[in-house]
Amino acid sequence: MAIQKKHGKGRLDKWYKLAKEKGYRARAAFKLIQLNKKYGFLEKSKVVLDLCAAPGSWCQVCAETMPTNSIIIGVDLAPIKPMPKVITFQSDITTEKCRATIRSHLKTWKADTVLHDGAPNVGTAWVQDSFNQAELVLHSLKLATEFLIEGGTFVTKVFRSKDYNPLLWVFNQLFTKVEATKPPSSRNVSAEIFVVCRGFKAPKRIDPRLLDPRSVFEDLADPTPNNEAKVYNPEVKKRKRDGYEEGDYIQFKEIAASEFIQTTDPIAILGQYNKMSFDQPKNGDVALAALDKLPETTQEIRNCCADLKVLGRKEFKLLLKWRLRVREIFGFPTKKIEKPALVEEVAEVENMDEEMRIQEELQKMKDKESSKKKKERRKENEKKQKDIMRMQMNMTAPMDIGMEQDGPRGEGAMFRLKTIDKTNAMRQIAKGKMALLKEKEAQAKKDHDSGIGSSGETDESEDEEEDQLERELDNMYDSYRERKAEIDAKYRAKKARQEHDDEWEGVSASEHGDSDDDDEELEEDSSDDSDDDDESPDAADKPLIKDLDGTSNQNGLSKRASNFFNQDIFQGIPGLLDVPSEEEEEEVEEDDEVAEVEAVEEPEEQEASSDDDIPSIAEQKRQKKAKAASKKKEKEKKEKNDFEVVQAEEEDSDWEEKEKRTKDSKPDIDIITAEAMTLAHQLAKGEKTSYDVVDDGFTKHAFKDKDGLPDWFLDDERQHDKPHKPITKAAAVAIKEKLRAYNARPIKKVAEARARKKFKQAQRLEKLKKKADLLVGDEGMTEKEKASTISKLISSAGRTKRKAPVKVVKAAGANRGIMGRPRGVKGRYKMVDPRMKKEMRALKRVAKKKR
Ligand SMILES: C[S@@+](CC[C@H](N)C(=O)[O-])C[C@H]1O[C@@H](n2cnc3c(N)ncnc32)[C@H](O)[C@@H]1O
Repeated sequence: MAIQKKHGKGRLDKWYKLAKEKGYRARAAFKLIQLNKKYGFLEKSKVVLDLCAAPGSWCQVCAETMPTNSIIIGVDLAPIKPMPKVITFQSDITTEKCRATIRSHLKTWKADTVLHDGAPNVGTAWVQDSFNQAELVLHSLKLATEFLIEGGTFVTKVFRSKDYNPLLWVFNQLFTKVEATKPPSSRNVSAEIFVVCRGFKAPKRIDPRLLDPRSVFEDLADPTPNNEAKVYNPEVKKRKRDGYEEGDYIQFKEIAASEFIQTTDPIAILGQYNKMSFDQPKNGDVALAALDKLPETTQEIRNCCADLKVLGRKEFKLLLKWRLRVREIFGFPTKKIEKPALVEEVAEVENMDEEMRIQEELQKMKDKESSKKKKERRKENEKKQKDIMRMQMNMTAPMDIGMEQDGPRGEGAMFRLKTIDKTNAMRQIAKGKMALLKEKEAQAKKDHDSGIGSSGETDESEDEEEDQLERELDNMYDSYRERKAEIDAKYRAKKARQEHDDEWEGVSASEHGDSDDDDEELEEDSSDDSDDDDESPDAADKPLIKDLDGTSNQNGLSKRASNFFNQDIFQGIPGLLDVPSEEEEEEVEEDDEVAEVEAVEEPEEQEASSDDDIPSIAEQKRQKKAKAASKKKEKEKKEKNDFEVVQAEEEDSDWEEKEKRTKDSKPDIDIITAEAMTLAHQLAKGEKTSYDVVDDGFTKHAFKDKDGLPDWFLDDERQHDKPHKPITKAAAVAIKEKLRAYNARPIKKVAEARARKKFKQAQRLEKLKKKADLLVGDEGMTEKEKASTISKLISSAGRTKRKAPVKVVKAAGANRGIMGRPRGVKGRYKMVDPRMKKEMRALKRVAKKKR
């Protein structure tokens, strides 16, 4: 083994520099760091015993890595400079004194980990050194067995020599897991290797022979040198960790080439020797001389024989062939060399450098990947949040959110309806939204028919995903509205107004959908319509997406158009929705008059019909005819009996009752908007007629189809897509004046208080009057007395009653800390304490200063 110079350049490697940089006392620190990185024993340890600790770099690592308030004890032959959090002392670990000192420091504690990095001064006599080292290891193990806790860890440095295997055997007897490893910071040229023994068995009795160097190192037979490995696989260079083999202390060995020819074990010679010589010995060797002269002994053979240690497999083969030929020439018996099975006894210690490097690289790649994913996720979340914010600020429509990416629509999305639908649970889940979904389906159909979005994506899964997305958006919008309503009173008021306004807007399809009853009915309807479903193979899979109102595509008209023409105003106009038969036409003509009456009731009727099972057009017509007939009868009755007319009016004008009316029973209309005021002015001045007003009503806004549109969209439309009505300056001024007058009015509470006051005054006056009347009637009093008594009564009535003063009660003594009324105190009272007094004074001071 090459002897290394203590301060050779090789020693000042990167670990040395790194140790200097990091302030470790020795580069050995990194060995422990790397061992701990692999096995992680320090983090779990509360007590560590560091045997052979000088100069103390392992102790430094322990102090850094172990939990705070851990106990670290370092011992060495050499003095260790004191360091924080570490107990150090100087002692020989092989002595009883050292054992006792450790005991005195540990008291009753047990060590979780025992470290041993001891090494006697290596270099002079390797065999002796290695033996001492092995012995030192055994001594450290002895201490470990005494101080280690059950399940504890023992880490020791071992030199690979013939004592290595016996040591491993001993470790295996005492620990459940024994692993040998060479950390990257340990030099390759060094024969040191670290054995990490985990899971101390803590046997009650340990056979003393197990820790006795003599019996441990003598028990096992020496292994025979593996020459085959050296010859047949010379390229795999064995690291010089074994040191010298037993009895093999000479570094350079030479043998006569003739010996190689004669020997029965040529492999041993090739493996053990450095050179095969052709030099004649002093007393001469005939065989060698003959061999030297043989033509087979070529220059190449001679070169190979000159240095066996540098030969490769090819050269060894050449030498062996040469030997066989020479043996034939010399007449030695030849037998083919049986190539022994290559038993690689070299048992190279796994190259931890490489392994660690690969692991580190893998870890780096993993870290990189996960941080990249995290970044992406964060970005995605930020974007979503931004989108929602933008939506809340009305900067974007919710449909834009998440549309650019797979998101909830993608494969494996969390709430995919596809999987739910397989279990037929979708029907139940969507129960509440059935009507809405059906409307959506109808809308989709309509869109498809009219060519909108005719990309052919009517795929079932697409629909489900879209439904899901819409539901999510609806939910988001609902929660946004709730939140806004919570914090914004104005918004609440606006919403309430809107709802109130909506009541007068007539009936919209979405309103029907809101009623639970409707949903249920619609569901029943869906089952009725199952005939249609059966026709399409996919129908069973689409129980949610069905048009049940039956209004789409009637007579080739779009749903919106058919809705429009379904209004009563168009009833009786032949050829509009369907071509009625002649009989029907006649009936319609007959009913023309009745239709006028019907028109008044339009909203109610429409609502009623929508609430029902949504009959077909023909059915609607039948119903209408029946109603018309009954109306006709009613009309006839009315003509006969005036009393019944009143009754009918009452029934019909249920909603009108709510409307305020003036004394002369004209509607009391309160104009509160500038638009309405403008219109009123125009009507009053004759600039506009009622026909113009009706005509103006027919705009794109009048017949907006709100079917199946989400709330957020309708809200947005309401806000931004409303008709702009003209306002005149005069109307604006009038409204302003009106508002000013409103604002000038006292608020309700004040008005009520004033009224109460007035009422009380009136009561008092009444009382006074009565008393005065009595006095006037009293004959026993003179006029003067009467006058003075009445004037006294008047003045006392004008005086307000003085309230009883508030009694101040000090919260001290018996009153300290009491809750409620203190004992013996009647009437109004106020509890005070010294702190209150101080605070009052302080407040007064502050107020005074401010002045
Ligand atoms: C490689 S150094 C230890 C380095 C130490 N682990 C560190 O991190 O600084 C080996 C130490 O073993 C110590 N040593 C050798 N034989 C010893 C013994 N019988 N008792 C105590 N220490 C011993 C030597 O004094 C030497 O300081």
